[in-house]
Order: sequence, then C-alpha cells, then structure tokens
Amino acid sequence: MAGSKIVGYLGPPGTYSQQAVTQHFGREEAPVNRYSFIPLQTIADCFSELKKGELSYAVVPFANSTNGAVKFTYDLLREADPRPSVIGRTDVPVAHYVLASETTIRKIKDHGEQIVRRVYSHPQVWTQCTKYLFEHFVDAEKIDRDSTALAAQQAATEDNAIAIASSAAADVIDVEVYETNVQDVEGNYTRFLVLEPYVDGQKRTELDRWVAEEIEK
Ligand SMILES: O=C(O)C(=O)C[C@]1(C(=O)O)C=C[C@@H](O)C=C1
Repeated sequence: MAGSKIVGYLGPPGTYSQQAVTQHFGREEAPVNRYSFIPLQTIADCFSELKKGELSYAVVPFANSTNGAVKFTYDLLREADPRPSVIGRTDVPVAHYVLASETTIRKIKDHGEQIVRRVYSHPQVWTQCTKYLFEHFVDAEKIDRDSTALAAQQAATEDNAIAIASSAAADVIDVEVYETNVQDVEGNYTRFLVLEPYVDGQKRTELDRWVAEEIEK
C-alpha cells in the first residue's frame, strides 16, 4: 500500500542514505508501512523539498566516525531559516566496496590495477579509504559524484573506472564487486538525522539543541 507520508533522501537507490531511511522507517514494501521513500539528487534537494512542503521528512547524513562532519549538511543546517526540526538520529555501518563493470574487472585481472584511470565516489568517502586508495589507485583521478550510488552507476558504464560505494549499490545496479571492506577503520559508521519542517512556535527538542550546538562548534 502506498504510504501517505513522504520521506526524501539522497538517492539513487543503493546509497547509505537509503539504508538510513530503511533503518528508521522500515522497509517501504512492508504492507503496513505508512511511508513512501523518494530518492533525490543532492543533500541540498532534501532541504529544499522539505522546505517547499513536498516531504514530510528528510533523512540526511550528518557526521562520520572516521572523518567527522558532513560539510554539506552542516552548511545547509546553518543556512536554513528556520532550521528544520531534528526528530531522529540513526547510525549506519559504512563498509565501502570497490565496484566496476565486468570489462574493467577483467582488464584489471589481465593488466593490473594501473589500468584504472578514474575513481568515482561521494566527496565524504575519500578520507574514509585513504590507505586503500593510496596503496591501489594512487595515480587514478578521484572524481566527486553527488552520491556513492550515482558513482556506482557511472562506473558501471565506463571502462577503466571504479566506484567506491556500498554493497547495497552492487545489489541494485548492474555492476560487479572488485573488493570489499576498503574503509580505513573497521566499525566505520555515519550518523544520519531525520528532519521535519519546523512549525512556528514549536518547542526545540533536546536533539534539536544538540545539533544546533554541533554545527556552531
Ligand atoms: O553517498 C551516499 O551513499 C550517502 O548516503 C552520503 C554519504 C555522506 O554524505 O556521508 C553517507 C555515508 C558515507 O559516509 C558516504 C556518503
């Protein structure tokens, strides 16, 4: 049954943000789920659609255990007027995978990792995989994409390119797994916030105040 409350997140399907949504709201396919999930292009879109009233909730990445603040979200929270209400928080384990097309993987096996010219990922990912990228793909160009799943889509269609993304991306995108668990730190996780539009006069919760303090540090 289609849900009546719409939840926006950084898409396409296969992002860590989607995992955060499922963790917080349950699986969309569940028969009693009252929520519909909408993948958006950027974190900024999550904020603007929430402000326009197109969403009941937005789920956004906030901080990572290895490299700290998700700058996009911090900036957007600082700029938002009024700041959305923070009604929930959920931590998602982040184990990064190296994904590539079948052709690229075959070429790596035949000729070595130096054939990889481009690595796609979300900017937040680079400093979560410093060691692996330095040891394996130091000469490849690191190219930002709006999300890890978008990076996986790109690598799926290009030769001599890989993406750093989630195992969930490999499940929903036509791409192969080249390596698993390439994050620097075992137990790497990202904290996500669940946002709701702020209603005039609404009392700020403790979680709200905690976030307000974090972004002003
Ligand atoms: O690109 C994704 O998959 C996201 O959900 C974004 C994001 C982030 O902005 O931190 C979420 C978790 C990981 O730290 C990497 C990327």
